[in-house]
Amino acid sequence: MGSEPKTAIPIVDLSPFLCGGGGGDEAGVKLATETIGEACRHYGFFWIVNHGVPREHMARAIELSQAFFALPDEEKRKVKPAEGSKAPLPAGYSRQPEHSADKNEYLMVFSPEFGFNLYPNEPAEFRAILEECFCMLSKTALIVQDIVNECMGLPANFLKEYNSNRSFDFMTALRYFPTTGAGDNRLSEHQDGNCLTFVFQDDIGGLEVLKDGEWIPVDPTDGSIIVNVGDIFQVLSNNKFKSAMHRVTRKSTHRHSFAYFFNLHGKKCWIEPLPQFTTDIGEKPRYRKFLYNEYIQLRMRNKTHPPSRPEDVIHITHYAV
Ligand SMILES: O=C(O)CCC(=O)C(=O)O
Ligand SMILES: [Fe+2]
Repeated sequence: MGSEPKTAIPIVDLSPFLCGGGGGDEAGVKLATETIGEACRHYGFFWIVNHGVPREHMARAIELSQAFFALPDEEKRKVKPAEGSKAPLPAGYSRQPEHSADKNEYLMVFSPEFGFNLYPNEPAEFRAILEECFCMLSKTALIVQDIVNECMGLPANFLKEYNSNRSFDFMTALRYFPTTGAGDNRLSEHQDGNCLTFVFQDDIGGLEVLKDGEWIPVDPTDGSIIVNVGDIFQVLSNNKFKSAMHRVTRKSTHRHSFAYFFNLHGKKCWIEPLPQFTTDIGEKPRYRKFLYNEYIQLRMRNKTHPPSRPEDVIHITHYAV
């Protein structure tokens, strides 16, 4: 499906892992696994094609997101996160605070099964497409996690069992505001605090990844999804796998994207480098053990109360030893 992206970033064909898509294709499995392993060890970014989310779904999701964000502010604010919600993070419509370096607004949804979500009434089809995209991306994420498990050389199903609760996974429909001139043309570079992120976008462009000290544009492509590794896999692998550094450059027009964050269960999970990457090979852990929920809350505070000094923003280095 989809034309292959023209890019310096590796492309992985997931068809050998999908039901009915080339079962028994051992060469395809080997190639995908090697490519993902290589990408994760160097900078943590790769494209996936034939990933199970139809191109038409992604295109429709972008169109409906454009229609939602084009509504007047008072309409969007009707989807404001509810006080006292049990959602791990504020489900619903939010906008970055005025003084934040990041200039965007977003609608955050969790898996429909947990009942955390608030949906706009308009456009009418938006809810259905959000739920469908969420469920499809969830399946794709489990496939990619299994491949990462193999690339890390962990026992079969280790990550699946370690990360078996899906209630902290979320997806954001994002709209970035156009640049207004000098000095504001960049959204801050960052690493994601989760396991894996899956992004699809409109045709405006602006996402960039740091590779060998150079910012590489992640150009929009029809039907492909960009995947980046987050901090959790970097910590578990004791820095062998890289949490990708990326940013979004603002353009002269609004940009829309969807980011699906495949996470850990924040309330229960403790994180520390795995023995396979430390004691088993005689290497010192590069992070102390921490509760994932604490990290999520600190990162959320970065967003809701952006520190004025960049050095006060909490990153995964907060737990480095
Ligand atoms: O909008 C994008 O392309 C990337 C979004 C992103 O990096 C994030 O939300 O963490
Ligand atoms: Fe990100």
